Amino acid sequence: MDMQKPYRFILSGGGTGGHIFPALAIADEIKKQLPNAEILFVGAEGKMEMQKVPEAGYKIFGLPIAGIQRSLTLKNLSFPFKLLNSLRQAKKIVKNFKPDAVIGVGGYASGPTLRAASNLGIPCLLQEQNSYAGLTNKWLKKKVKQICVAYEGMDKYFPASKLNLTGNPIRKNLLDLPDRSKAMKSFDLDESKKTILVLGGSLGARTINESIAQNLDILEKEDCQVLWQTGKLYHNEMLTRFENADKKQLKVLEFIKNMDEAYAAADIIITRAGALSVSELQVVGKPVIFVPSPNVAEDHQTKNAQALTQEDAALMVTDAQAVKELLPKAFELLKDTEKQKQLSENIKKMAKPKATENIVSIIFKMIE
Ligand SMILES: CC(=O)N[C@H]1[C@@H](OP(=O)(O)OP(=O)(O)OC[C@H]2O[C@@H](n3ccc(=O)[nH]c3=O)[C@H](O)[C@@H]2O)O[C@H](CO)[C@@H](O)[C@@H]1O
Repeated sequence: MDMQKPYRFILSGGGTGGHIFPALAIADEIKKQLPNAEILFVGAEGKMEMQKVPEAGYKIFGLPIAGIQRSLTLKNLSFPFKLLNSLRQAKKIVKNFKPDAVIGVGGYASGPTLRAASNLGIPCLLQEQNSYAGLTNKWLKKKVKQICVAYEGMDKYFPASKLNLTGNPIRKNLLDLPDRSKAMKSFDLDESKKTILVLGGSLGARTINESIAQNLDILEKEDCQVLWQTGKLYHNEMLTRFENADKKQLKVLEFIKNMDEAYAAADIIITRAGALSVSELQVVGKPVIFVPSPNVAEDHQTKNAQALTQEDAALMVTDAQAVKELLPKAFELLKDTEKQKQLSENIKKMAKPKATENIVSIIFKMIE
């Protein structure tokens, strides 16, 4: 490859952080290796990527696509029209931008974009984050040249000849965390206190929020502090419910932009088990308690979490038991440094820190 040539790439997909952040990690790595590359994102109007991608310094175009609901609902009636319209627009974007390759990271927008690109003969690659195949990626599997996955056994869903087991792309700054004291300062936390980081995935998690909100009395008895991401949907409600809580013990945020510092500040982490969170936590290597979301296709978060609990690399509390059991389990872990050490060592063994580089080298080989 001529490293000076201004190659052009489209990255497409989104809907949740679990699709957007891997795309950003891939884009950053392409730019690092090919500083002259031109990169365009294609997302879905009104979705999270329309905000997060420009914040990261990339251009994005929004298609008028919406998802098809897995259940039978009237909302699906408008789906064919939105899809046709999006396919038309995607074709125009691809023809104008003339990418050398197109990368799909799952989520609605990648469907029309990769469809249009592959019809025009442009090489396409899929990155599937989960241990099962998303609807859009299944729809695209015949059209693409390469598929990068993070779990074994994905030949159940995709042609084995196209599969590459690379792991999920992680943002670079998570590979080398800042020091604890700097992280503590940036969240205005007390360096002398044990810290629990509470995450609900990119959108926030009602059950995890309730597990704290309903147990403030037991939290107040513990000598620790909580850095807590509530999620956009629940933030205002949680703030009102915490009006009287100890503001020093609880740092309540809607969304954490500096995840590197959040991970660095944490002694233990409570989190949903979305695929990207899991991949990040393997690299971060801290003790984790998963509360998998029960509201996702094929219960895949439980499978994500079990892949770790089986290796004694994390603890798990089910969504149904979380309000009762989560905080007691967290305090037990916070006091058990031996268990923490064992979990940290085991989770680290599962990390795939080279995922992004490997994916980018597959993209480059594809266009050579
Ligand atoms: C409810 C739902 O549909 N969840 C899916 C979604 O999860 P979700 O979007 O929650 O994605 P993940 O858990 O995979 O990743 C969350 C990402 O958001 C980041 N983050 C999170 C909180 C925060 O305050 N700041 C921040 O930057 C994390 O560091 C991580 O990079 O996509 C995942 C990957 O396809 C799936 O496995 C999940 O099942």
